[in-house]
Amino acid sequence: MAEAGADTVLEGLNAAQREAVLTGSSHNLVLAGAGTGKTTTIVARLRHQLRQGVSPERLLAITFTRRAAAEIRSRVQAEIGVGGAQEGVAAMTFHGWAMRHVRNNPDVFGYEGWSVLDAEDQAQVMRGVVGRGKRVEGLKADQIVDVLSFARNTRITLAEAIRVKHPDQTIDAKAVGAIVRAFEERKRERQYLNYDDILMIFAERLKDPAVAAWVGSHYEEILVDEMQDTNPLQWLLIDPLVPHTRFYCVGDDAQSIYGFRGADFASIHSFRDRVPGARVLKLEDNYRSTQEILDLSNWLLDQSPLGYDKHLRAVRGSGAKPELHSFETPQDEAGWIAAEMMRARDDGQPWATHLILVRSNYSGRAIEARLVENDIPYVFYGGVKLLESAHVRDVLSALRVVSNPDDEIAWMRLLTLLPRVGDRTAARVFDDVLDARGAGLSAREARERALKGLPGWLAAGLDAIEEASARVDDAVGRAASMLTPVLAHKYRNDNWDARSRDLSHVERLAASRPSISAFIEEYLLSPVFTSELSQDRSDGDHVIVSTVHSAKGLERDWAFCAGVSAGAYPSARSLGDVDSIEEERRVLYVALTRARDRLIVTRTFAHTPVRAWVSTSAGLGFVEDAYFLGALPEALVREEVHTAARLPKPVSPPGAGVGGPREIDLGVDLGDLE
Ligand SMILES: Nc1ncnc2c1ncn2[C@@H]1O[C@H](COP(=O)(O)OP(=O)(O)OP(=O)(O)O)[C@@H](O)[C@H]1O
Repeated sequence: MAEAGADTVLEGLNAAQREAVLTGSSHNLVLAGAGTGKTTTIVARLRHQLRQGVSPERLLAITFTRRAAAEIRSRVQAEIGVGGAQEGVAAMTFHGWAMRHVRNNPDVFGYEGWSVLDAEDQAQVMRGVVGRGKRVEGLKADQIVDVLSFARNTRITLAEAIRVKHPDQTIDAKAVGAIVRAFEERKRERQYLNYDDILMIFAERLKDPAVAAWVGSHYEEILVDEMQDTNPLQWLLIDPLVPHTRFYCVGDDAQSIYGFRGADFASIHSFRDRVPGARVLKLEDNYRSTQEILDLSNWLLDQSPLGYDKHLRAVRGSGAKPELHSFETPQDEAGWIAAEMMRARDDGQPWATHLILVRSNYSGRAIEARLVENDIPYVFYGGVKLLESAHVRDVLSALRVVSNPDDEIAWMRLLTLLPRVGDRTAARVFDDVLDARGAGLSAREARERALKGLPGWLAAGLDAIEEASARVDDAVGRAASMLTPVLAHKYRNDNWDARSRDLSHVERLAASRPSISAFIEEYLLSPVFTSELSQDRSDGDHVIVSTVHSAKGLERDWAFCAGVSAGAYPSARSLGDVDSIEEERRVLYVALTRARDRLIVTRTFAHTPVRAWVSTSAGLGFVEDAYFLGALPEALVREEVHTAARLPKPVSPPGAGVGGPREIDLGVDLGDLE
């Protein structure tokens, strides 16, 4: 039965999508292949709920990235005309959601004034515990942080996590455990939280049925996008809320690419066991790509021993065959991609036609270089996160010491920006701050005392930031101007102009944020990339370069999947472990399914052939050719090999005797004067 207004909500949807939008079950799992309309369906479901009279603040969409959250919010708001951020539907990441509750309810959760650490800060705290440049059982500080996070997200012991992450090493887990305990203690002393702590705090408190009932009572329905990438720790947030609200989860097991961070796509397979009475709905018609693109994608999955049982059908029908271009070097490959886009541009195609998918930031460099060289506007998804870039961290350190005076890492960073202040002086000043605080002085008095021997502008600047802290953009502006002279010097040979523009972006982003810590947390937990902020330069018409891991939800008419070479897909690092190899297959699958009309796979020959011993539950198996495209049927692609026409090599100099060296008359011709 169509309710009032349902026609516009359901307009254009196919029968399966309508069914998924209108489902009356309390809990639902929409299992959908790439391009079958997951995002479309989530947006329609939200609109449907609003039409049913559910008020926006009683709906929550949990997404994987800030970009996805913004997309959902804007599509829901644009279509139903809900105005203003305050009134809109909440869409955020798991971390953002957990932090909002923890931050807004200190009496329930008990954490007030704690600072959130990003990956680099955590590694620094760990380095402080391990000792600079030292290792524990062969593991470096950042590796220990990584193993610890994996253990917590997958809910396994530290010893198991060490075995999974470092299968080839013999590691005494006890020694690592002692370091981890010291690390946790140091965090507690300094009032630091890391990303996992935030989820843990929320999960722990949700074990109390009264807290679960209270949190659940906020929402009529919680929608979870990219369900295949949730991990066991995130499940601990969903599970206790099941009796108190409705869940509407959407995912695709073939697009699970975050296993290395603990995601467990089996959670989709066991959804009905975990959420009794849940209904599972399927979407199978792909609206994005032509059948030839899907044939290649389907073939890739068919090669997997995991048996995905997924065959995407193209509603759009037939189109051009995917192309496979091979080059001698990554430079040739990048040059060709740039040239191909410029050729299309000459034919009137906008830059925004193109998406270039790369494996990692590093592998995107050759392509970025060509884009810069040819003045092609682009945005890099997956590049440097704004709040993690060095200059922004510098400015934030001033804000952080104001918001948490015990923040040792921020103090060290801030103090060592000053001329002639090294680690030792900085550590002494920080100790003075702590002593003064211990003696009962206020943060401001402690600063005044501890910063005495340093340039006066620092204490004055920090006071000014504190005075402005109710207006966070103003506080950011004051921190930036206080530090501009030292930063302009520090980065004098390193792109200072662009960096200083970033600082203005940070100031703008901070507007109307409730507090310094809320602002920092928001952008740490749901990051933006520096290059996303410079989009204005191209009026929105730009190429997107994206790591595959940041490409969720993206689509473009043309997609270049670069570097699909042997040794890269699967990457040599994954060999020996069937789960990792299969995750790599899914990474390639996500990449291939981004193209609407033209899929261009490129690769280089500069590789070492990869053969691998793979451990399976049935024992060890020898994989002849681990390269995913090794056995690619010719009929699926149009192949082209580009051996660059090279200039002939310089010939050797003529030998002696063939007009060899002789004395040359250097005199001037005196003509008539002779
Ligand atoms: N019923 C429909 N009619 C026409 N186009 C549709 C329909 N459903 C989805 N689409 C279009 O198909 C494309 C893919 O949809 P969407 O992005 O929602 O898929 P998705 O399942 O979220 O994709 P992925 O998981 O691969 O990122 C979009 O361009 C969308 O507008």
